[in-house]
Amino acid sequence: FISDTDQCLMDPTYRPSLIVSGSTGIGALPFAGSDLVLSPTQWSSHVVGKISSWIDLDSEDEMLRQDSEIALKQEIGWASHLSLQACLLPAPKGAACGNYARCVNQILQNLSNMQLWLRIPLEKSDDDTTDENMAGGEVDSWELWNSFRHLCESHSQLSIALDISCSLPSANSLGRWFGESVRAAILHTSSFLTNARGYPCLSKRHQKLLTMFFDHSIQIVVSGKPADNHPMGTLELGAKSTDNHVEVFSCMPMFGSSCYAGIQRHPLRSYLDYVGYLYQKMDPLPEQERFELAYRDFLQSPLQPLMDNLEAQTYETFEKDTVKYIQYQRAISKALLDRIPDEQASTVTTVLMVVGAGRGPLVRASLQAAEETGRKLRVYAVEKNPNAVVTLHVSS
Ligand SMILES: C[S@@+](CC[C@H](N)C(=O)[O-])C[C@H]1O[C@@H](n2cnc3c(N)ncnc32)[C@H](O)[C@@H]1O
Repeated sequence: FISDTDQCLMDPTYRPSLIVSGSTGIGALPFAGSDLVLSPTQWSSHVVGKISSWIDLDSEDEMLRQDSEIALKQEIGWASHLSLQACLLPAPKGAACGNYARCVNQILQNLSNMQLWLRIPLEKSDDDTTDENMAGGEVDSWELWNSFRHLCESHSQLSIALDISCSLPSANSLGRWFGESVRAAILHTSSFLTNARGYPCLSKRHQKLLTMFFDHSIQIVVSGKPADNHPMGTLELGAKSTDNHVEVFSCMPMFGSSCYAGIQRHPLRSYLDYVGYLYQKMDPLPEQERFELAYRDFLQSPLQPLMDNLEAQTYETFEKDTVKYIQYQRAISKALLDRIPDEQASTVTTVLMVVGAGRGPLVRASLQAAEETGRKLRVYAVEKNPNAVVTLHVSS
């Protein structure tokens, strides 16, 4: 999907301290839009809330600090009301981000399902001091994230939105991010080059980085002003921009012109087309990896096969681990050859018990080992799950 998120959750000029007491009434949020603009499903699946970038909870200005804390909580509250999947938090303004982290941690304690994506610049660029979304100063951005997340007790709902600019850090430094919970990569239009036909394209290193993001199911966001020399795009989109500054959230699997039937020409269309092209250019995942995708980086709760009767789906999942069964078959073959010399192959029968046979893959592997080694084998399958025994009978 695609959506113009240039508009923050609230009016960017809003400051809590500027509201004259009694003029608006507590609870009526004059700075937010209406929750009726989209359906509840659209809010929860199509929109990521953008928290005001002026927020600075570690400012030396006490008024700004207080305003920031109030506004942050109000905006998160509004986003929760809309059941948004995630909110984009502005990057810490510098290495000293203790108060910001404290407040975010407090919010995380009472947050329902919403994720908080903290913006972190992938690399400090020369103009960071002028970019309100970037953390200035000579701070290593991974260290910045690391201290922030520790202050938030490594909360599982806090993750990262990486800001990508034209210069990229070393490969080692980039690699650190793939061990972190990066949910989005915000690609600035300034990081694009121009190809011979005048269209935006990316350097080889940026292309490789994007492929790695795709591989890790990281959403790509194109942000910034379109360069004057880049075409404005050819398709019509349902998005509008203010000040010619647009941010587009895109869900990569839906990249394709069919989902773009819309109203208005999108200024970042040619950038999105290029990102979509890189996505489509990727080699398709091998079948095994496709299956494993849902389990990637996901800590499984341990099975309890002693206590529970496992479901068919669970058996099917671990039966996909073909390597395990091949190794088992090889081991049984070697053991049979080791124990029974050729001259006793037709007279001696080996007894094998598979304790916890499940639906029978180890039984099958054992029988195949006996066949390939020409040894006689009697297999006893012991299984306590009556439902698995049904399949065990049918398949043996
Ligand atoms: C992790 S599964 C492995 C199944 C099979 N060996 C395989 O690799 O596909 C463990 C199996 O042990 C069975 N099991 C657990 N406790 C048992 C018990 N006390 N007696 C018999 N089977 C048991 C479970 O029902 C389950 O089917």
